[in-house]
Amino acid sequence: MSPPVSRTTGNIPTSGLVKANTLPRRAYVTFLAGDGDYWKGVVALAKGLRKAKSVYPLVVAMLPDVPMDHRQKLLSQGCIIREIEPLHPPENQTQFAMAYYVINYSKLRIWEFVEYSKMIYLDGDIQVFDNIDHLFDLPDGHFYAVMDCFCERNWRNSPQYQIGYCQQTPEKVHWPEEELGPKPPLYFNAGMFLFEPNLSTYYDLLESVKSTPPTLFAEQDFLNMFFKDIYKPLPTAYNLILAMLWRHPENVELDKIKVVHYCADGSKPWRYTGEDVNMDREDIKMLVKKWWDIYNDESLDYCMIRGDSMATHLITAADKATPTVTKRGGPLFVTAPSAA
Ligand SMILES: O=c1ccn([C@@H]2O[C@H](COP(=O)(O)OP(=O)(O)O)[C@@H](O)[C@H]2O)c(=O)[nH]1
Ligand SMILES: OC[C@H]1O[C@H](O[C@@H]2[C@@H](O)[C@H](O)[C@@H](O)[C@H](O)[C@@H]2O)[C@H](O)[C@@H](O)[C@H]1O
Ligand SMILES: [Mn+2]
Repeated sequence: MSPPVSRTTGNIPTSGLVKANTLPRRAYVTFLAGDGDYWKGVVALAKGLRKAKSVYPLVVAMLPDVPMDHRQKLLSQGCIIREIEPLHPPENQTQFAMAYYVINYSKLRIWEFVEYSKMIYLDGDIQVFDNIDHLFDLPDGHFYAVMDCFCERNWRNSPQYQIGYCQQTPEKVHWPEEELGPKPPLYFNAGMFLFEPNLSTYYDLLESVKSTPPTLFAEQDFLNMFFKDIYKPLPTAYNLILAMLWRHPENVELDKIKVVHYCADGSKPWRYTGEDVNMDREDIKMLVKKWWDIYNDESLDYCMIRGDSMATHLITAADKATPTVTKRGGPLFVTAPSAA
């Protein structure tokens, strides 16, 4: 299914700034928590959207524990900061696939951002390499996202993984309805989705979280359950889960990929060493370098677009890694020089 060509960006001059009040109330939104290094992902995302000539702003739904210096770096890149309260699932003995997934429930606060009619949520470990503004013109009333893959080891506690079933290739291993009951509905990755902020939906979400026992993939499982009746799959081009490259290469046309999700173990570009499983692949090295080329491109800094150099010094040399391509198979980058 190819989304309609956008009416919106069709008549907006792609060069130069567009007066904010001439655009429908739409925005991209990401989520930032903690004092770790995910802020680098958000900076890269802001610069990537600028490079792709998106006409919409990037809002950052931010937990209170994000330190001031990280906030300043994001403000200097033109991000709109919206502080949110943490949201926790009910107490439960669930072992999440990753222990830190518990903070991801706080993502659900973005349904409260009703100053926007439509938003596209993007994880901080996602990069947008081509303009996807046209997605905002898709028909209202649905929840749009890309289908996930169940083949990675972090799915090992799921029935799908245990029988070798994946929705990406349903013909390979059929779902055994007689043993496991009806085939599960299509399941999306919650690292990227198009949604409509709405207070009554938000209050329903909050109520439902309170009574829904947490499961392996935390808020991603919850969102799949909550929106299963209005979920519409988007093509893989809009959220390439890196594992698709080695799990379902037949479903990936790399030159048509618009959005890359660096969610495979060891693939976060700002921590990349090239030593984790599959991380020495040439396509992974190319995608990580593409991310760093945008992150280090000072011509994409918000202030450079605006004409002043206020912000560049906020991202210090210690924040950058110097990409040096070593001999084949060696790590692609020297990690960031230790902070002076
Ligand atoms: O310490 C953290 C962990 C996660 N996140 C945010 O939560 C999202 C989901 O986590 P992650 O992308 O690591 O999950 P994955 O997609 O790799 O399962 C991240 O992209 C960030 O936007 C964050 O801000 N700080
Ligand atoms: O809190 C649960 C997270 O679940 C999802 O990540 C997973 C999922 O994609 C698996 O299918 C992959 O195998 C795995 O690598 C990846 O981390 C979302 O990307 C993230 O935003 C967040 O919702
Ligand atoms: Mn992610």
